[in-house]
Amino acid sequence: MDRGLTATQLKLQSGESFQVKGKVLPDAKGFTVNVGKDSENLVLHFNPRFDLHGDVDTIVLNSRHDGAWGEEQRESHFPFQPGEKAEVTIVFDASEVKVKLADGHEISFPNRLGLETIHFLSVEGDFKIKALKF
Ligand SMILES: C=CCO[C@@H]1O[C@H](CO)[C@@H](O[C@@H]2O[C@H](CO)[C@H](O)[C@H](OCc3cn(-c4n[nH]c(N)n4)nn3)[C@H]2O)[C@H](O)[C@H]1NC(C)=O
Repeated sequence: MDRGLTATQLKLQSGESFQVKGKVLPDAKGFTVNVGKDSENLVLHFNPRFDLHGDVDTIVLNSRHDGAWGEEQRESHFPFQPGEKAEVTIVFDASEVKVKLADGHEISFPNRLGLETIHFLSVEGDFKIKALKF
C-alpha cells in the first residue's frame, strides 16, 4: 500500500474541477481518492476495488459524516487495470459530485454533506501519483 498524498487547506469551490493522474500498482487490490472537509467528513470516497473486501473490479463510492460511512453506491463500469495508467477528474456542485474517467464515462454521486468548498484531498492505496491538476 503506497502512502499516497494528502492535501489540506485547499479551497476548491463548487464548479471547479481537479484531476488526479497516476499509475495503478501491478498487484493492486484497490485505491482511494477522498475529497471533503477533512478525513472524517468526505463528500466523496472513490474506491476502485480490484479484489478487496469481497469486491472484484467494482468501484465503491461513499460519503463519510463525522467518521460514519454513508450508504455505498457501486459501479460495475471498471476502466482500471493493474499496472496501467489511471486518470480521474472530479467536479462538484451543491447537489452532486461528478467523477469523469479517462474513457469518457461519468459517475454521479450525491453531495450528501451539502459541501460548498473542498478543503481536503487524499489519494491512498495501490496507486502511484504522477500529476495533480487543479
Ligand atoms: C458485507 C459485509 C458488510 O459490508 C461491507 O462492510 C465493509 C466495512 O464497512 C465495507 O468496507 C468499507 O467500505 C468503506 C466505504 O463504504 C471504505 O472503503 C472502507 O475502507 C476505507 C477506510 C477508511 N477508513 C478510515 N478510518 N479512519 C480514516 N480516516 N479512514 N476506514 N476504512 C471499507 O473498509 C464494504 O464495502 C461492505 N461491503 C458491502 C458489499 O456492503
